[in-house]
Amino acid sequence: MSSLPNHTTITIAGTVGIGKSTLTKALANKLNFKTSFENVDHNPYLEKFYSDFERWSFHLQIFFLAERFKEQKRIFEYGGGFVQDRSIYEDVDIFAKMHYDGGTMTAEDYSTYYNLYEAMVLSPYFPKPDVLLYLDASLEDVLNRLVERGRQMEIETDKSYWQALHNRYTEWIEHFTEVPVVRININDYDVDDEESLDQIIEKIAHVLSVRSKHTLSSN
Ligand SMILES: Nc1ncnc2c1ncn2[C@@H]1O[C@H](COP(=O)(O)OP(=O)(O)O)[C@@H](O)[C@H]1O
Ligand SMILES: Nc1ncnc2c1ncn2[C@H]1C[C@H](O)[C@@H](COP(=O)(O)O)O1
Repeated sequence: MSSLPNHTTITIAGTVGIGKSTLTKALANKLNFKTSFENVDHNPYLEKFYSDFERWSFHLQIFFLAERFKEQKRIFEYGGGFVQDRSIYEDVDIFAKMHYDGGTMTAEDYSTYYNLYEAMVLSPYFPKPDVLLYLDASLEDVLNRLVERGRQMEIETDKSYWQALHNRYTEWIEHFTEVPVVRININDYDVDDEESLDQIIEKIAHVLSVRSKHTLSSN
């Protein structure tokens, strides 16, 4: 049975519908860690956003940023021991940037949003996660899961949006260096299988041990 230091914070990254929440629950349960989820059901902007990106993208990004900040503060106050469903890096580097580049967020709104994000990450409440667990999948697998989950607003969104998001994720993870990364394909694990979860935890433990050796040798 694998384990990790009990103050470890794991953030799970990956495109919409890929399986972050499901794996967050399973890993936290296995490790006896706390969970940090996105607030989807009580998000006042999400449905409006999907029906009019231009009108609501700024509001939605600010909402997610505020939620993320509250969760970061909670993780900070507990001192770790968390599995987090989605990283703040994805909001900023992928979603907000995609809407800005695509013209559904104005340059002024993007700049205001980005300044706020920078001010937040400078605060002491923003310890970096120890590891980012990145979920890989083909677009087809992701679309199947979106349909299976059944959120109408997502199902009714044009496939080109999910394709663009998938492309951005694929590009982003190749250059992401903020925190150590473990990459797994969604076809290579089973959340209901203890051994499979153990293998993921072992990969995380390995990355953490490499990082701590590196930190020791550079001190
Ligand atoms: N390992 C898995 N195997 C099969 N189906 C899964 C798995 N993980 C998630 N799913 C299904 O895929 C859909 C999206 O999963 P979810 O965890 O909500 O994704 P995300 O949080 O990344 O948006 C849900 O219907 C969920 O039941
Ligand atoms: N930062 C974001 N911008 C736009 N949309 C976002 C952002 N973060 C999450 N979302 C959307 C995508 C999904 O419809 C829901 C929940 O995300 P999920 O990947 O299913 O956990 O919110």
